[in-house]
Amino acid sequence: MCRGGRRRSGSAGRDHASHRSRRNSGELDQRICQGGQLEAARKRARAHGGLPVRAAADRAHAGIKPDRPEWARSAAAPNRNQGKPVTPKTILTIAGSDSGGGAGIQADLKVFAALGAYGTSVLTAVTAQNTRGVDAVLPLPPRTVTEQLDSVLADFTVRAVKTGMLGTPAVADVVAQAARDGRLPQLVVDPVLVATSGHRLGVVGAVERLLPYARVATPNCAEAAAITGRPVDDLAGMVVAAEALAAGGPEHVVVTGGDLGGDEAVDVLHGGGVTTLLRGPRVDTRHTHGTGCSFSAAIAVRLALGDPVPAAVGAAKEYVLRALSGARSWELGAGRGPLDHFGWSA
Ligand SMILES: Nc1ncnc2c1ncn2[C@@H]1O[C@H](COP(=O)(O)OP(=O)(O)O)[C@@H](O)[C@H]1O
Ligand SMILES: Cc1ncc(COP(=O)(O)O)c(N)n1
Repeated sequence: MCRGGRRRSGSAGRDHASHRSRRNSGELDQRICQGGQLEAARKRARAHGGLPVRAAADRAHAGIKPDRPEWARSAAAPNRNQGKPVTPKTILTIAGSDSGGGAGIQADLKVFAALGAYGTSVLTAVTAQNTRGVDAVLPLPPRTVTEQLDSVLADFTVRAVKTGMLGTPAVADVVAQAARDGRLPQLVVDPVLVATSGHRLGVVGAVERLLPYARVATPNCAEAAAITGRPVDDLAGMVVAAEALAAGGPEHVVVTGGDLGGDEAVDVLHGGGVTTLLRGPRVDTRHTHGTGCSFSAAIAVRLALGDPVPAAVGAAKEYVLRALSGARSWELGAGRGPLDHFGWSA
């Protein structure tokens, strides 16, 4: 969710992530310079917070082979086969369906594809939903969830799993049992409770069943408050909540600050006894539907690729920043629109 705020230039993530982005921008400028496009490249990089952005036409003009931006390149690289059999990295999302395509399963699968991973899915619920809100929710029977899980896990080598909307405690029990049995590697738990439009999508009792098995949990401020039973409405509250939640089981907790106002979107990461603030510019946009889903999905991809948690979280924050920036001028639906997952407008 967004409450306005000026957009500032600069890249998201921890300091090391910022440095990496700037370095890549430099590399980009250098290469395009050979084709005489330096100023155009600089302009675009400035317009997108200093992140590397290139148009296909410029690449062709500069004689540069079609390429992916940095956030996608490292994910896609292992999939290039060079004549040998190849197994794309496979991720599983366990979440609800959003008929509007902006959040839930649909957002997750787009993120996986955008970052070069193969997506599989287990549906927990079907929602009738668009950019204006949620009109209806149909939770699926726990047995149907079990059957989907069994089918996917029997056939694919899943490298990481993310959960979103679980719907009912009974469905959460099925998923928690699978985690307890060691079937859900690199588990990222996004404890979805209430859609930003206000509709209830889950209950605390359900997400609590899963948190002890999470490698990373990604509550927003409202979710962190609901789970800890204490208000979380500023940075100090986010730090306290992240530490309290981590004490209850997850290896790492990121309390996301999309809901808080200000010029920056600040997240608090706690794990291994260390608390880190992740600062990034706040994009001034109303199109924030599915930010939390996209963030947790991107973390799962990066964990599957072998990133340590802090690097995975930094890369995911950078990805969401780009996706938010790209969709700022989109007109899709009358409410809170989706993100630019594939960088079409970046
Ligand atoms: N307007 C924004 N500008 C930049 N980053 C944002 C914005 N809104 C959310 N984010 C980032 O998106 C990620 C998901 O956060 P959040 O929106 O709090 O999740 P949720 O959708 O669960 O409420 C976090 O990294 C957060 O900082
Ligand atoms: C199926 C589903 N899962 C998750 C969300 C949360 O997304 P948001 O916070 O953007 O409403 C949603 N609205 N629908």
